[in-house]
Amino acid sequence: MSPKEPIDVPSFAATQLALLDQELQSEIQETSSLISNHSPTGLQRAGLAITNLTISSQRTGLGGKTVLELSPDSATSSTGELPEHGIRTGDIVLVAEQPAGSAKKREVKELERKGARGVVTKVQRAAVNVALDEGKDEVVFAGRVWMVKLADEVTYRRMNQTMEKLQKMGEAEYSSFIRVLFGLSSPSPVPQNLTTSDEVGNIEWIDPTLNDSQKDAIRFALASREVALIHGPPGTGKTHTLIELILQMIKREQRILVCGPSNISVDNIVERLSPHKIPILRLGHPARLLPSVLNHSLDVLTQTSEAGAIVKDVRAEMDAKQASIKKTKSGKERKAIYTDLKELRKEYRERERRCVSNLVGGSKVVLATLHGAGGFQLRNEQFDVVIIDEASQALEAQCWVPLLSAKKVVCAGDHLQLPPTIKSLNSKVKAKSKGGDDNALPVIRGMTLETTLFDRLLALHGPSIKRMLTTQYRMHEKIMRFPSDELYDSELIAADAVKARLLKDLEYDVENNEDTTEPVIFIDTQGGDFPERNEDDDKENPKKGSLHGESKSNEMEAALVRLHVKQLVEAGVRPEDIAVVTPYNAQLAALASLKEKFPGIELGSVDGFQGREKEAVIVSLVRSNPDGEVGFLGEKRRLNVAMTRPKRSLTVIGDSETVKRGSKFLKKWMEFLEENADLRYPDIAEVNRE
Ligand SMILES: Nc1ncnc2c1ncn2[C@@H]1O[C@H](COP(=O)(O)OP(=O)(O)OP(=O)(O)O)[C@@H](O)[C@H]1O
Repeated sequence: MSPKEPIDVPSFAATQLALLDQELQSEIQETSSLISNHSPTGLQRAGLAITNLTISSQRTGLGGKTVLELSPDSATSSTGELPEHGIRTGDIVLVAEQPAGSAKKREVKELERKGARGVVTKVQRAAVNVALDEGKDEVVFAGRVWMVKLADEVTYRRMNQTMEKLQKMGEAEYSSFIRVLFGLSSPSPVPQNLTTSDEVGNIEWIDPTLNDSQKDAIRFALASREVALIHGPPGTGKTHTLIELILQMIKREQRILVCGPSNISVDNIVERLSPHKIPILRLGHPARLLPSVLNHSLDVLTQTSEAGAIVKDVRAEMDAKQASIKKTKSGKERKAIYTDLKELRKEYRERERRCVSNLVGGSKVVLATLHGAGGFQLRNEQFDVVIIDEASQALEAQCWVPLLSAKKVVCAGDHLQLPPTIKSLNSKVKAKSKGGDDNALPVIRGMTLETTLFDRLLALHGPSIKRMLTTQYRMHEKIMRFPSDELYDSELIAADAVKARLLKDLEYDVENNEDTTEPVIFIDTQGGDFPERNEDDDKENPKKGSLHGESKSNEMEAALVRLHVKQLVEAGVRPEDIAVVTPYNAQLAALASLKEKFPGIELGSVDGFQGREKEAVIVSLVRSNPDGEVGFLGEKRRLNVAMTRPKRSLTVIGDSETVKRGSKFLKKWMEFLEENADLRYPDIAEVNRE
């Protein structure tokens, strides 16, 4: 099917459901194979678990859920602090008794039976809080426990519900908004000359420093009836533009729901809206919000408002009951307490709901993650516009959570940077045939989860529904050149304030030398002396599920990275202003010693560094083999992210001979670097000494 053709909505939803199911299965499979094949300690090392914990307290948290506080067991921790781990707020985890002799491996099913699932609500140096799933408050743990990260099925449940709703809708129920989003109608035309059009009027800008492309995008978004895309290449002030757009919409008395795929993307907007003193409401669990955003959080507001006080009383009663369980000896008494708790929990939710609906109903701007917009708080709420930031990093099904009842959407993003990570990419959509259903809807062939709403709308309606921001405020002109020419039709302009900034001009003392006066350096390792290494942990048993995936590393290249970092630091550049990014996790592991030497430095995967920036960025390409295999590097959106993170200095380290053979884009990039960068060839003897 051509991307320009109208889409059959039920088939679209059916395809999404099938794809989402595959994705969830991949995620579950991956987690179970990791858990059953690695010891708790091994999983902890890989950032997926925390071992040797004890339950330090138990109380009632939001929504009446039981919250466990887990701290390091004093028998194993002398500092009282948790070991290094990768568990984050919002992760779905399983808490279970730790098997004696921690090397023993467990099946996930068995763990689930004995343990309790929950959501991490707080991560501190000395404790982690987990809100247990309902019905799990009766689990009693004896002795030492551990927690391990699981696949996030909750997120899928919400997307599935949304897609099922869309699937069941009759055509007569489609709003003109839905019709446009599936190409059943064209978007209402937007006047050609927006500066003078009545529709948008003469705008009084709140921020007078907006550049022309930003102003144009705002006018366009205000004038569009159903859909507007704001394309923001790296550093072009996408969020800056959205803030003005929101303020202008408020002036026009519109009610707005602002969403993003992650909590951080939403908080970023709340923080920037805050100084404008407009009433805003942030939905989401307080433990997952930035402290600076808490004042606008629904949960904090429910507690500080009058109605909130009544809710609090019930909570106190529940806590007291919860605490009394410990003292009871007989099972009968305990059972009675659990029955009371159940009742109280119901009442608590009821009161909470009333209090919440008053607060939400009175708010002009509500902010939530896409997933969070599906909560009970927004049921039956109407908004004039839904704004989605970082829309090119969200799954389309996720976007539909707030969109199902919307009238208009403004999506901001950059489809030329990385889309959301998909685990089941290579599996084809199988016609949905659960239970041998002959009436299963036809799936749309060729559709993948990687196609975001942003991509799809652009392909469906063409560039007329989009405006691009063109002035970038991050990179030196020379760093910007290649991505601008190859990906953004040469339209990017470096703002005056940044276009000639070098490391030597940093506000602190930096030496003036060849490393600090060159915005783009290319250290070419061609010649075969810097071979890559395959990091497939366990070749004998590939099914086992490696903790690093099928990753690659390049030890010699890592040595070159270390040398370059050393030189920069010796020239006076602060480690905090330097980042090393690479597409391969195994290469990150090979570079780990840098962090010990220079604690301030940041090491990150390219994918994890999207949205970030640093004064100096070193990109380690890793791939070097006689076959010209480039794997991950073949994705130009990944390279775009890698090369657009630095402000003043980009150093690329890689084997031009191998990389050139990967794709047309890579060939052009290597040629660009050969011609325009400060080209260097490494001194093998020096690298060997490193
Ligand atoms: N019109 C402007 N004049 C001066 N500086 C601006 C302007 N617009 C944006 N900036 C600056 O550019 C930087 C990037 O802006 P912002 O954080 O809004 O970008 P973003 O688009 O959200 O980020 P990214 O481009 O990385 O996605 C910020 O430092 C911001 O202050």
